Amino acid sequence: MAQTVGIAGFGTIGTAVATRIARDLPGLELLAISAGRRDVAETRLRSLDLTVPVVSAGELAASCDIIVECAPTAAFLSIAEPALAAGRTLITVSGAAILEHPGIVDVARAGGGQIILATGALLGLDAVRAAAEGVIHSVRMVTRKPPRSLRTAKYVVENGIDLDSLAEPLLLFRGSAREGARAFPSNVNVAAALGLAGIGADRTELEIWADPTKLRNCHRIDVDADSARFGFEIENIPTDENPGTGRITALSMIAALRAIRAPLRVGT
Ligand SMILES: NC(=O)C1=CN([C@@H]2O[C@H](COP(=O)(O)OP(=O)(O)OC[C@H]3O[C@@H](n4cnc5c(N)ncnc54)[C@H](O)[C@@H]3O)[C@@H](O)[C@H]2O)C=CC1
Ligand SMILES: O=C([O-])CC(=O)C(=O)O
Repeated sequence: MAQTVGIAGFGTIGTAVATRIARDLPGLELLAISAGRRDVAETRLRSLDLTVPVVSAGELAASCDIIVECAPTAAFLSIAEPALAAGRTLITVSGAAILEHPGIVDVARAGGGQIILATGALLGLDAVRAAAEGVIHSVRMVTRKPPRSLRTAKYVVENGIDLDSLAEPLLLFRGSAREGARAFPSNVNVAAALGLAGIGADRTELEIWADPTKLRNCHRIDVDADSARFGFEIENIPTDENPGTGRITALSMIAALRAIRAPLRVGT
């Protein structure tokens, strides 16, 4: 029998995931979505030829086995709480929101639900999780994004930083992944996920650069552990709709969804 899926947040990621579930994820059925703006969502659903209702987060939690959360960080709790209290599986890439609301893990435990924080726009969380079973000495991440990917970042807007006339790379932030995720909640969910996978967000070191020489959202990670030393880099192609979000993020959620029903799972 098919498992039913609800999508909360019908923007850049949500639209890509919904389209793929409807066409190419056997064993999963898209049942409903919830959205910030019902009228916009209904128009988009029609243009994609998808006939599912737009419902509230509560109705999504009541009717769907799996909730794919792709809404802004501020909406995370209102979607995650009812879903997990009802024992649902919540797939998300909102690492920053989980750091801000750690109690959500207790809600999942009490309700019998599960949060799957998909790898999102990052790589190597499998190796970081494995290393964390031993002793990790340090984790360092450097993010470099083109100015257009950071223009709407909370920290940039609140501090009135003009990134449009940048002639050379500008260091916007240096500190812990926790502080970074708080200042840039829509831009370094990946740093939050890295912190959660490894030695915690407080000990994970982060730099964020606005770099006019870059066309892609780039992350460099270096890990030093008692089992291995490793480093890796990813250059994410920004989506047209929301340059802060790389194209691979939605694909990561689709891969996580496919794994739920797959007879063979590859990777931890
Ligand atoms: N971990 C990772 O690698 C990445 C994580 N993200 C995170 O994923 C989330 C979604 O990103 P995008 O699709 O690019 O954002 P987006 O801005 O394109 O879409 C978000 C959608 O959610 C809707 N929305 C607003 N309030 C809502 C509510 N209360 N309930 C349901 N929907 C609501 C908005 O109207 C919008 O359509 C963000 O939290 C972002 O920070 C984004 C990129 C990478
Ligand atoms: O971390 C994020 O939220 C998004 C990101 O860097 C990317 O898409 O490359």
